[in-house]
Amino acid sequence: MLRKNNTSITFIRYLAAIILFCCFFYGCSLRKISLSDKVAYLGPPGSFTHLAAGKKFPAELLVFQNSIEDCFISVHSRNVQKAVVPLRNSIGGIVVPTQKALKEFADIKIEDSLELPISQNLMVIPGTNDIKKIYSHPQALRQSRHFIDSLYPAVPRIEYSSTSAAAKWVSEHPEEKGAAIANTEAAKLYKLKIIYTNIQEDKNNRTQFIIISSKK
Ligand SMILES: O=C(O)C(=O)C[C@]1(C(=O)O)C=C[C@@H](O)C=C1
Repeated sequence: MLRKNNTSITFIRYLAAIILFCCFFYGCSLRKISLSDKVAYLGPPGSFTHLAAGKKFPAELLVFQNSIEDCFISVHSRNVQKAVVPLRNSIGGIVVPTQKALKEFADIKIEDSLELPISQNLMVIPGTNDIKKIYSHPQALRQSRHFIDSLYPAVPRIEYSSTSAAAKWVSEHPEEKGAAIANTEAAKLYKLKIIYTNIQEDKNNRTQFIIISSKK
């Protein structure tokens, strides 16, 4: 009788150990799933960086940030696993906020890169004919400088956080009679009409984008 009791106690102990073991692994796998697999990019949607991120990652993983620094902060604080940011353009040169953040965030590494051809377009709300200001990312304004200098020399140029942010702003402020320099995707998304295509000074304009992640 005593022997039978001992056997069932051992059995119960084994069972408890197995249950504890399974719970531990289940907990670990849950933690793994809840760690964000998301990838940040310089947005809003329709930016060149969005196009670059879409070449490397599925659309459902992409979340936009409003600045390059915010992309680095999201990786640093583990809100996302990776981020895509621009590094260098063949006309405009190094993208300063990226270079600065790479120096500042010692825990972040470059894990991959890709290069895209960049074609800039001037776009307005359909019906706008007297452009008062031209909005875009500093790199895009630099890439299109000759075009603006020759066609709109007196029109002020306003720097924006990205080409798509500029397109979005122009589309939401018809009273400003602004034009944006951005890509064809942004024109579609924000319902703007392209009035000049390929306005960058070098038809072979290219930008290198990097994928950053945490070193740990
Ligand atoms: O503004 C955008 O759409 C971006 O993705 C940024 C950026 C850049 O910083 O170089 C990317 C590609 C083009 O060269 C112009 C702007």
